[in-house]
Amino acid sequence: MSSLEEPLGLDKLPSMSTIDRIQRFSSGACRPRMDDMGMGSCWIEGRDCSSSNSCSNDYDEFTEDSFPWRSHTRNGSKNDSYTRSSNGGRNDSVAGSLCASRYFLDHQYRSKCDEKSMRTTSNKFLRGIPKFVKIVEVGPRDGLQNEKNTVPTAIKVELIRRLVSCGLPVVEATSFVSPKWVPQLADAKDVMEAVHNLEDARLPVLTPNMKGFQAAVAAGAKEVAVFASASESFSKSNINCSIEESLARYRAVTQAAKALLIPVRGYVSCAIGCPVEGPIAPSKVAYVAKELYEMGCFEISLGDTIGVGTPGTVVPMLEAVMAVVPADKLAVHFHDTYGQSLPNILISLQMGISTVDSSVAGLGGCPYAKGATGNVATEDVVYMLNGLGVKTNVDLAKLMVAGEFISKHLCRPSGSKTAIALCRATADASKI
Ligand SMILES: CC(C)(COP(=O)([O-])OP(=O)([O-])OC[C@H]1O[C@@H](n2cnc3c(N)ncnc32)[C@H](O)[C@@H]1OP(=O)([O-])[O-])[C@@H](O)C(=O)NCCC(=O)NCCSC(=O)C[C@@](C)(O)CC(=O)[O-]
Repeated sequence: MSSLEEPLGLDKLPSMSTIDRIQRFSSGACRPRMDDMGMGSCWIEGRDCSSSNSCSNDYDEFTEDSFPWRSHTRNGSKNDSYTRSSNGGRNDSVAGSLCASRYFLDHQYRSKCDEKSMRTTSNKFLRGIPKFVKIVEVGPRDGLQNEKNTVPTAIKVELIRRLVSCGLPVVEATSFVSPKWVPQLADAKDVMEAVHNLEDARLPVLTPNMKGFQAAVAAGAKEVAVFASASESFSKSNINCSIEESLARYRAVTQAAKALLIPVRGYVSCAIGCPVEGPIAPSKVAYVAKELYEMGCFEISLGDTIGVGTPGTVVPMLEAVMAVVPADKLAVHFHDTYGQSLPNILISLQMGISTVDSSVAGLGGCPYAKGATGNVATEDVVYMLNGLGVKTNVDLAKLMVAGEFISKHLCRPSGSKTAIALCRATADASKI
């Protein structure tokens, strides 16, 4: 089975051309035209829409039909019902125009399982998974902050524009931190001034103190994020103060933000492990998360900063935090150092989390967490969510072009397995 087919996890697919596969598995019937993207890439053309989110019909169809394990009653012919049940509501490509295409109807799955047992299995494993996941793209900030060579401001701005045009609802743009500590983001003011009027996405920025908050607001930021740690040692190395001192600073920031009606997101880093202290107790994570939530952060992102977590450690951490902060106010933020991000995200979704941080092309790493690699790649997250039939509104083809844009600039291959596999597949197809 090829990697393109894996997310289905159901039955063998009928043979199909690579392009058919990408049309079926990539996000959105609304696909950018090759020439619109100016990248000369091998993207397939799909239905032409002005934006990735503009196909409201797709969404309607998706929410009604794509979660057969949630349906109580079914209309339509048995055959139709079976097809939809078997495809697991993969994505809006399938649920949208392709669903009605001759190709799709000609190739219904011939599973040995009957519909009832299929639905029972889906119920067992996919029950808790939300219908919609909000992806918070952190590539321009978390992704770039660790880059040694200065990325020109114009490239950062173009990356943000491209990410917004993919349909991502939140793109973390930069950090208003000390340029002595994070030289790569010394141009935060210029970046923010260039993008603050972009519509269609929220563009939060990191602010470690009042100085950063004031500079962010002056540059046009409409949303900010504060970042505390569950590890005392990491707090000292990252922001040069204790956990309690950082919380005191953030109380000042959240109060000032409240007065200006600016939403504040809170991060808890080292939510699983710390590069100095090793494993971090879930109770410590819960304590910091609760403090941030109670001071007014609208959402708390739980960061596995060094990527050591597995579902075995993520579950107790989430259980502890969910006892003090509602699940719908939580996000997960996984670095992929040990290749555990996707299983960790899946288990988080099953526990009711519906906001996931990720970074295009898997860029990233914290300058104060040596050895930690990038965040989970946004392309890989979108691909998995498409496979689960979870809506994101993100156009995977456009996202891959944005990933290619920044990877080319950094002179390195994308850190996204999905991007590499789909690109190889389209290249192979073009030779046929
Ligand atoms: C917090 C500080 C500023 C304390 O830094 P400090 O040196 O203790 O602060 P200070 O108050 O003594 O000031 C020192 C100098 O920095 C200036 N300064 C002070 N504040 C600012 C500011 N906001 N913007 C610009 N300049 C600032 C200040 O004006 C002064 O300048 P000088 O007089 O020497 O010329 C510093 O430690 C810092 O900037 N740290 C940020 C480190 C960072 O960005 N790390 C990466 C974040 S990633 C992360 O935390 C994890 C996360 C969120 O991604 C989640 C996950 O992955 O798990």
